[in-house]
Amino acid sequence: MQSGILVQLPLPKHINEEKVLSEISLGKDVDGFHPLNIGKLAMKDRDPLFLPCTPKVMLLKFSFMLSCNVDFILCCHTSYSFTLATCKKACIELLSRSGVSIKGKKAVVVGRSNIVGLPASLLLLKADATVTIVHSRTTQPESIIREADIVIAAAGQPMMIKGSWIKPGAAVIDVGTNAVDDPTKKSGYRLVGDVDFEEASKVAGWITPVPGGVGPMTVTMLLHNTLEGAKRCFEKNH
Ligand SMILES: NC(=O)C1=CN([C@@H]2O[C@H](COP(=O)(O)OP(=O)(O)OC[C@H]3O[C@@H](n4cnc5c(N)ncnc54)[C@H](OP(=O)(O)O)[C@@H]3O)[C@@H](O)[C@H]2O)C=CC1
Ligand SMILES: Nc1nc(=O)c2c([nH]1)NC[C@@H]1CN(c3ccc(C(=O)N[C@@H](CCC(=O)O)C(=O)O)cc3)C=[N+]21
Repeated sequence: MQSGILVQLPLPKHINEEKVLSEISLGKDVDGFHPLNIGKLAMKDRDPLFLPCTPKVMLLKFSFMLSCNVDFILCCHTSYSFTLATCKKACIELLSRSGVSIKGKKAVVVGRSNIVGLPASLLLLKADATVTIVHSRTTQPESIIREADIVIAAAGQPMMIKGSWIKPGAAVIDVGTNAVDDPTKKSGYRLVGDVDFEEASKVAGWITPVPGGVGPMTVTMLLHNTLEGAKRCFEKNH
């Protein structure tokens, strides 16, 4: 029996995303996208069955970053080629070092999508950060981002966030995964984040790279959620 179901988004335009997602049973919604899971994430004193994978990573990485120095995060380049086993270990490592409160921090989330920006904002709010959401209609995003102790970049805009937009010492989680043309690569492209890493890493206290940052951990969290779902199902049936 399957323990989790993920519908890879975006779906082609002729398929109704809402209809498809609402067909996934709550207990198998390993992406945490079901309206009931998102609703519970938004509500005080309620816990969703599954936390959405990418925001979950963000919270783990963030807690971890605040409790150690920047070197590990920069070293994450190597996690690009992590095997599953080492990814799991990295996850446990992140978890075991987490627990640092983000209470009272000013967080800015760039992006408000159902998949990353919105749940990331809700998760930070639950963790008692003061959250501002920047989107495509926000005027003067630089001045808002410059105030942030925590920046979550999930706009899908290659290297949009410049070093001068970052408050010195801020923690920056770059979720953006954008392919840009690069004729020097065999593939003809390379992946960059939403943050200009070269510039921002000189100003930020903590920063995650792309590739080798949030992405591989998202996959790990997905497996983690699947395992949790399987365990719950097993316990219910025995
Ligand atoms: N590593 C990982 O695990 C994952 C990475 N990603 C990556 O994260 C990025 C975002 O993904 P996703 O949320 O699905 O993307 P969407 O395109 O669904 O959403 C993008 C969001 O960013 C906002 N936005 C777009 N342009 C700007 C801008 N110039 N200034 C401010 N806000 C802007 C949009 O605003 P509005 O709402 O007004 O349109 C929207 O809310 C992508 O690069 C994607 O590849 C995504 C999922 C997982
Ligand atoms: N229902 C659903 N859930 C998702 O979680 C979901 C989705 N749909 N649609 C697409 C986005 C994107 N996403 C990524 C996951 C891992 C990497 C990742 O591992 N990236 C590697 C690079 C991988 C490469 O080189 O191609 C890295 O950043 O190091 C990237 C992006 C999950 N998403």
